[in-house]
Amino acid sequence: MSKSTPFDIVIFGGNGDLALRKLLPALYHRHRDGALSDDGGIIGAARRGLSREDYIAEVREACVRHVGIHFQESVWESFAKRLDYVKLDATKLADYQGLADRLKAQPQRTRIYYLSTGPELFSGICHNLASSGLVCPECRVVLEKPLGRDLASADAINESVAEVFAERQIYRIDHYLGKEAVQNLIALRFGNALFEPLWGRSSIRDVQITLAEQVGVENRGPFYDNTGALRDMVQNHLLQLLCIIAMEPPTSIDPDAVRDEKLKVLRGLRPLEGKEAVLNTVRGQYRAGAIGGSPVPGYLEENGVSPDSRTETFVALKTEIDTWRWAGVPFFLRTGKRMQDRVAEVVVNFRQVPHSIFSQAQTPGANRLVIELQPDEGVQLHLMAKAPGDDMELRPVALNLDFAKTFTTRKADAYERLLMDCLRGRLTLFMRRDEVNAAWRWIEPILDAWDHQGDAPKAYTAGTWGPAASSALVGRQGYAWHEES
Ligand SMILES: NC(=O)C1=CN([C@@H]2O[C@H](COP(=O)(O)OP(=O)(O)OC[C@H]3O[C@@H](n4cnc5c(N)ncnc54)[C@H](OP(=O)(O)O)[C@@H]3O)[C@@H](O)[C@H]2O)C=CC1
Ligand SMILES: O=C1O[C@H](COP(=O)(O)O)[C@@H](O)[C@H](O)[C@H]1O
Repeated sequence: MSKSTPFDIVIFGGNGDLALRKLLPALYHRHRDGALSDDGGIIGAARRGLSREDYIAEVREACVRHVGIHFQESVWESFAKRLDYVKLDATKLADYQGLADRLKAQPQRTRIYYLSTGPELFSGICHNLASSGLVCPECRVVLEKPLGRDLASADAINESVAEVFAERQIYRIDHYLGKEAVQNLIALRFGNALFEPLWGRSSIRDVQITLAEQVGVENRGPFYDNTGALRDMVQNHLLQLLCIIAMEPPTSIDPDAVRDEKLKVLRGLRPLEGKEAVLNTVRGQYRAGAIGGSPVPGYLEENGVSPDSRTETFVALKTEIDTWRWAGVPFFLRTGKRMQDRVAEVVVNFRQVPHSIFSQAQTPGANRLVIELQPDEGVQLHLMAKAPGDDMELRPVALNLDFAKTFTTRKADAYERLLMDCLRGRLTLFMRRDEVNAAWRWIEPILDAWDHQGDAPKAYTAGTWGPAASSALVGRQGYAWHEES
């Protein structure tokens, strides 16, 4: 692996949850792997008054906890030398002088501003950086999700950031795209000739994408209660996965070639408006239950959540993509907190044989491709085979690929990959402005329809697969969710 060029990474919100839990441990790992230039500094910036030593102590504690068995004292000591801290209120221009004093201006030195704060600060930070003379051609800015809460607010942020940074300098994160398993999905589709002839309406009956979590809102109650599952998971992660599954083969892996194809999928999504949105979506909210045998509180009892909240913690929906390839193929998407299992998977159900020559009727969904993204990574291809014996009795069998057994090297966390891509100037796994807009354009009518409908989300018990209406949504088409079939 080649080392990065010299760099400075400034993490706005450097003492926040994301920075301490994900970003700094990811940088530690890359330092340990030798991927970072020896001449590279990491500066945390936030309002809290911390000395450099205090900050290093906080980052150390976070790395011990989140790096786990890969934490080594000798590696930490050299990593800590990269760290610095600036007390800065991002809304106050005068505070940027402290940052300017710490940054080295050198040609060819990459500078990354990672905005790990609420999106309401993004515009101000970019403009204050510009006014302080801190924006250079080698500068890149990373924008965390959620980028706004609707099309207008997302576009206002994008517009304001674009006044300071060119599109090639803007890295909009969707950390799902950094997951090895998600990139494997791209490899599976476009690195094998096998699937392409089958990949469309002639062979595929339906596609199901599930992102189920066992965790609740953890310490992010106020954020989540103001956001909900549709904005938190569907607008970004689920739609990005859908794009990878449904897009046409790009001409290359170049950023714009891939992003152009994803954009076409988003534009081809059939709008869910008014009654269509109500009919084809299910909102849920968890109630007290048990996860893995331990009792957990209901959503309304969580810290920072309004006791009469109508925020959804579960969404299931059916959509279609109006293109020649996908006409008539339902795509079922589902995500939820406090679900029975932690599962991220894509299930592609193939059509039945057109005419069975066997006396036994074919099992529905007999041919199925299951792509497991989380917690285990694997691909299973379900087929029918003859059971041993004198009779022609068919049984379902699975060809099973377990990535952990096939590739034994340490699997990098999504943020490791994305931070390195940003250092190396690779935009393929980041979202372009028009993609984000197209996603919001499709999501907004669903939010409007829900507001108009005025119903509360349907209750579901923590530790289940969501409200019964979710099974009914798929059942209406004559199908069933993967775990029910
Ligand atoms: N946590 C997660 O798992 C994920 C988070 N995200 C996104 O990442 C961003 C950060 O989230 P998270 O770390 O959870 O949030 P936190 O609330 O934990 O952290 C926010 C950070 O911003 C700093 N901050 C707030 N206001 C200012 C200001 N005016 N000037 C300078 N610094 C400020 C805070 O420090 P201080 O108060 O000292 O100023 C703190 O370091 C959000 O946009 C979130 O949606 C996205 C995906 C996952
Ligand atoms: O972006 C988010 O993702 C996490 C789930 O990510 P994962 O990598 O653990 O699958 C989710 O918990 C969080 O609510 C959301 O903001």
